[in-house]
Amino acid sequence: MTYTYETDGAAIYLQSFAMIRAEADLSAFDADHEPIAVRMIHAAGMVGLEKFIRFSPGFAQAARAALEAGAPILCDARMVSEGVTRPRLPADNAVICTLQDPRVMGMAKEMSNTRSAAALELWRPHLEGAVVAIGNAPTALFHLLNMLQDPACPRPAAIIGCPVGFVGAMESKDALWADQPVPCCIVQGRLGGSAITVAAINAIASRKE
Ligand SMILES: C/C1=C2N=C(/C=C3N=C(/C(C)=C4\N[C@@](C)([C@@H]5N=C1[C@](C)(CCC(=O)O)[C@H]5CC(=O)O)[C@@](C)(CC(=O)O)[C@@H]4CCC(=O)O)[C@@](C)(CC(=O)O)[C@@H]\3CCC(=O)O)C(C)(C)[C@@H]/2CCC(=O)O
Repeated sequence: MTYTYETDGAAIYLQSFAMIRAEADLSAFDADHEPIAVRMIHAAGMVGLEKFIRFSPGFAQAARAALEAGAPILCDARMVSEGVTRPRLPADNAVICTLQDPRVMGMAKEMSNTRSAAALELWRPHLEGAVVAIGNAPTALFHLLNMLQDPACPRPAAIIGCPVGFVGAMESKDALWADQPVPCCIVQGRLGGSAITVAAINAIASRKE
């Protein structure tokens, strides 16, 4: 038996987004944030995720304006940086993940922290006005919040803080939501992850779907 299935990529996306809009309760989101939430739900394959998605006021505008101005996207994991669809980016933006830099292992030992957190020290020259995308490592988000407590630390334009998991994920996102050092987006609780995070970036880069 030969299986018959949808083979048109664009049609698959359109059908998925229509199903999400029919099934999810998107009433909490304004016109700027609704397409971002839709794409995050799409990446998770989970209607219901919308209950946990939070955008601070002006998040989408701040992130989009930064990308249009040529800001880099700083990612905690390669799973995030590799997922960014380059042709969508409005200014051929740099996508940076410092996790594999050869200096990071030694820095992590010196800092007694994870490689994910240590790698953020290498973001400093790129951080001013950047769009931050943290989708994996709670320690990276906690370290960023600690860095931003120093008024001399350069400030990103927007933060997507959606690390996933059981140890520190919920707490790091609660801390970001409480601090709101810049406009931000979180998925409350244990849910999150690289795919959801990069979906948010791709939605911001695409504007409307
Ligand atoms: C504790 C860690 C967690 N990782 C999770 C989930 C996933 N991680 C994957 C992969 C391939 C990677 N995770 C690392 C970032 C690695 N993960 C950690 C750390 C030990 C600590 C981070 C933290 O707690 O904040 C971290 C290593 C470090 O020293 O920082 C990774 C670098 C490990 C490695 O391969 O060396 C690597 C990232 C590679 C990259 O993309 O650049 C998974 C695919 C799991 C797997 O391989 O089985 C998965 C992906 C989830 C996602 O959507 O991103 C958790 C659950 C987030 C967990 C932290 C919280 C917890 O409760 O344990």
